[in-house]
Amino acid sequence: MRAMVCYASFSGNTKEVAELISGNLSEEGATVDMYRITNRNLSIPDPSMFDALFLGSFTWAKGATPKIVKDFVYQLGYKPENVFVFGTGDTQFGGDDLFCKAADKLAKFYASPLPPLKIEQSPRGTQEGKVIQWTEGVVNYCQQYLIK
Ligand SMILES: Cc1cc2nc3c(=O)[nH]c(=O)nc-3n(C[C@H](O)[C@H](O)[C@H](O)COP(=O)(O)O)c2cc1C
Repeated sequence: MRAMVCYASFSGNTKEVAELISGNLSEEGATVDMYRITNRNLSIPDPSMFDALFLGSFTWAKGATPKIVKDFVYQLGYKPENVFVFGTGDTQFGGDDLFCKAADKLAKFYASPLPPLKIEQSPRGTQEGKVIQWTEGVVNYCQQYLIK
């Protein structure tokens, strides 16, 4: 399985999730490339080169998708069918309604085959198991439906 993990992160939480996902994918035997989304995305990955595109984002003010992520989506220019979304957020900014709202919106936009992974701030500790379980779910899905 060839996987691309793209993520945006300001303070490091989403980067940690991306690294955990990447590590888990490698353990599952996948080939993994990572790409950090910034405000200067000069050369972005081509999703058609991968079996699965993992897209990670934090959530910004009042449930917003960060501008750098929206710009990245615009640059991609089309909706690949194999996008799996993960996000970090913080329930103190609007409770459950706005928690990881960007991940929800991106998963809906890309009609992601599986629900997005949502992590409260850092994935280290008790939430690490959640990341592993979700990643395994994606790998199983890809093996069953996407990889010919
Ligand atoms: C100004 C501000 C607004 C935020 N708004 C939300 C929000 O609406 N929903 C949410 O789930 N998290 C919100 N957060 C929390 C961040 O998404 C969370 O800290 C995230 O883990 C940061 O990711 P990063 O460390 O990868 O940059 C907000 C944080 C800040 C600083």
